[in-house]
Amino acid sequence: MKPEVLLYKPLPDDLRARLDEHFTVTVIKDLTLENADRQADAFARAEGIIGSSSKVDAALLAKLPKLRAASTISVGYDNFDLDALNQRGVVLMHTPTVLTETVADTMMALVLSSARRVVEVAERVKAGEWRGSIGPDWFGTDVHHKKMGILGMGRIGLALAQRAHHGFGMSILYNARKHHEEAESRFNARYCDLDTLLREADFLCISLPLTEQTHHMIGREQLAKMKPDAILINAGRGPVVDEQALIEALQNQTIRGAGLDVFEQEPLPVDSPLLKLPGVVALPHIGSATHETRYGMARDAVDNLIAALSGKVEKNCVNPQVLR
Ligand SMILES: NC(=O)C1=CN([C@@H]2O[C@H](COP(=O)(O)OP(=O)(O)OC[C@H]3O[C@@H](n4cnc5c(N)ncnc54)[C@H](OP(=O)(O)O)[C@@H]3O)[C@@H](O)[C@H]2O)C=CC1
Ligand SMILES: O=CC(=O)O
Repeated sequence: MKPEVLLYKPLPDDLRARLDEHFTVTVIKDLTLENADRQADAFARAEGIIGSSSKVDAALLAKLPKLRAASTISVGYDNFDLDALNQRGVVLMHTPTVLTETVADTMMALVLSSARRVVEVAERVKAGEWRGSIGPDWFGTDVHHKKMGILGMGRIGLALAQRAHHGFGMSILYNARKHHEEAESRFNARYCDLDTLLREADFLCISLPLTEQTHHMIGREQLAKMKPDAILINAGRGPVVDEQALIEALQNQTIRGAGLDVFEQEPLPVDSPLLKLPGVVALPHIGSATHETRYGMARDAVDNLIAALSGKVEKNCVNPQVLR
């Protein structure tokens, strides 16, 4: 008999067919306690789950007594209670690498659009405001040859440094928990502590995961150390930045602007003060959202679940210790 799995995100037809070849699949809208009660039999029998974004905590795991593997269609896994998974011996699979270059493209797009005010001025053109030769009130600030400070020099940080250094002649500063030899040799990147990064960067680019340690890592005190002309880019997770403190820094013009793909609450509430600030470019968490990359992530997630439930995990495992 095929193992039973819960699918909580639509898949392209060919990937859905591949999943059906290996498993008996029940589709649910979201992994919630309400749906667990509504579809109790499917939850009780599920050995695997595959999807993205839903919160998977101890209470939800209690509804999944047979669960052996979770496969998230994302690289970030802050929505999973990892300790609870480990205690239960549930293997967690994710999709690093396949999305790295696309997310770095998105971050570079945020750097360029916020510095050159692309969204704002394009809207002004559409509103019929371009009536003569433009003046300084349409000008932006340069990107090329400026200093990029990367907070989180992992896969995405490295791919961003490649674009910024080799494409735009930018000098690279970075902070992470450890030194990254590859960044230093390929991009002449300089490791520094967080305070130095904040004080020196023209663009503070955040590609950190959300953890207990990174939650509100950038707050009022840190924002106050940034240059008045600096721009903050966040494509890691919203709660890495204290959003209220960021709003105040932007309103008080102690920093120039922000390019944001992630927010403390998503979708971003329509009444967020961020949406009223001209120096802000706000995107709807589209870091990896291209047809090619989202397909690749779904493909990897399906393969990851097949590998995990057949005991053949070779890569993409968050908690390999549970396999031993
Ligand atoms: N906006 C979007 O659509 C997307 C967002 N993301 C987000 O980007 C994150 C990063 O992805 P990826 O680059 O693949 O992950 P990696 O694990 O490769 O990189 C994470 C980096 O963060 C650093 N880091 C972690 N904790 C700390 C800390 N406490 N202090 C300083 N540095 C820290 C790590 O440091 P060290 O190297 O020293 O271990 C590492 O350099 C994801 O977790 C996800 O949240 C990812 C994809 C899409
Ligand atoms: O935010 C997206 C991810 O893959 O993580």
